[in-house]
Amino acid sequence: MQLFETVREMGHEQILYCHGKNPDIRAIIAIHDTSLGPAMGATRLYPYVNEEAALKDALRLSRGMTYKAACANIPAGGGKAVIIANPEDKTDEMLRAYGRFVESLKGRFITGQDVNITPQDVRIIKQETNYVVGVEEKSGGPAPITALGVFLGIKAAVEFRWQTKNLEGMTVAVQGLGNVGKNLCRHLHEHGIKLIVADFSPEKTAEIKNLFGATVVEPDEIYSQNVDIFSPCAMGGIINSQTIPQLQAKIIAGAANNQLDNERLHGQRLVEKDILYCPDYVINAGGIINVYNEMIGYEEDTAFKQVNNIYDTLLAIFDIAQQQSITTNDASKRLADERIMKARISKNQLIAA
Ligand SMILES: NC(=O)C1=CN([C@@H]2O[C@H](COP(=O)(O)OP(=O)(O)OC[C@H]3O[C@@H](n4cnc5c(N)ncnc54)[C@H](O)[C@@H]3O)[C@@H](O)[C@H]2O)C=CC1
Ligand SMILES: O=C(O)C(=O)Cc1c[nH]c2ccccc12
Repeated sequence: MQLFETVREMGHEQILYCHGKNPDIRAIIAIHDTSLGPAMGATRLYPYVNEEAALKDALRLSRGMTYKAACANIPAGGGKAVIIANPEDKTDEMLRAYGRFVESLKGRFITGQDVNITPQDVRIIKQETNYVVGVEEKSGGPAPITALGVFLGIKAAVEFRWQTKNLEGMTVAVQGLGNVGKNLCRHLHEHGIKLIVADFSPEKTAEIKNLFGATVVEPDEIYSQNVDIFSPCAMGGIINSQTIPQLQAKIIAGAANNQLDNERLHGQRLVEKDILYCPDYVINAGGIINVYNEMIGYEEDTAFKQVNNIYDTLLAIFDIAQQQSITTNDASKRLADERIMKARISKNQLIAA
């Protein structure tokens, strides 16, 4: 087993394997980089097919958080935690045991609510540690602001691609109508955009159909729709060798984390197909912006200004990608790497690579 090979390649600082005997708990906390500040990233609970899949998710998501905070100009580093469990088997004892592991890191890692973790679960974790954010909901939770950021990202992409600020009459396919997808649909509808939507939940699709006149399609039909924009707001890995050939959209702009199954390969395929990709960790930064601002004392103006920056940051990234003939994903990584490097230099932490 080459334990350090992957982390060296991906640049992680620390991986914590949390194992509790009573209650039985398996969780992985991945700290990618703390150059800009404490590692921030929400905790996901998921019945991973195996431990390797869980580790892979934690490693990729935590690295994404580093880039996300850096591109959003938030003084935080990147981390993420995954608890390997079935949502039905979740217990308060398990969450509290997990909270004690978070506490053991003494603030190097700050976490909150992600997939299969509810605000109530976060309150249970908080019984054991103060290093959790997003529970007070002073701001109404991160999803609405994430949706706003995605909407602004769509505007930036449309402007870059078609030199227009007018979205009226365009069609967007939205995959996933959860907390983010639903709020995004509202923004799009209010701007005269036609919606084609999919979700596993018939209640959710019916609601969006009634509220915004959306056309509902089966989950596996969402990729091939004749639309201007595809907006993945469900899970990761959905831009892959099976789905890319189906895509008719000219822009991909959505909230899901880790959208590209293989960043290099599929990022390049999108360029070849002339599809403009909004890097996930740039366009979905609304969540981290929101929780960071809650942590330092929520001021609506500051939070909204930072979310509005997503628009300008994306335009800058599209320009860099075009000028340097690189993928938009690589362009955003360069921007993040520059900011991280600067922080390391100013902290005198630059070690020879
Ligand atoms: N909530 C937030 O502030 C942020 C969320 N994200 C990411 O955005 C995505 C959506 O987040 P939320 O809306 O909060 O999650 P959610 O759990 O509320 O909603 C996800 C929805 O997607 C649906 N879904 C799952 N697989 C699907 C598929 N294959 N086809 C169609 N629908 C499918 C589910 O039924 C559910 O309705 C997630 O990937 C999350 O990690 C990223 C940054 C911040
Ligand atoms: O953008 C992501 O993937 C996040 O994890 C953002 C986020 C939501 N709630 C949080 C609580 C603590 C740290 C980050 C987050």
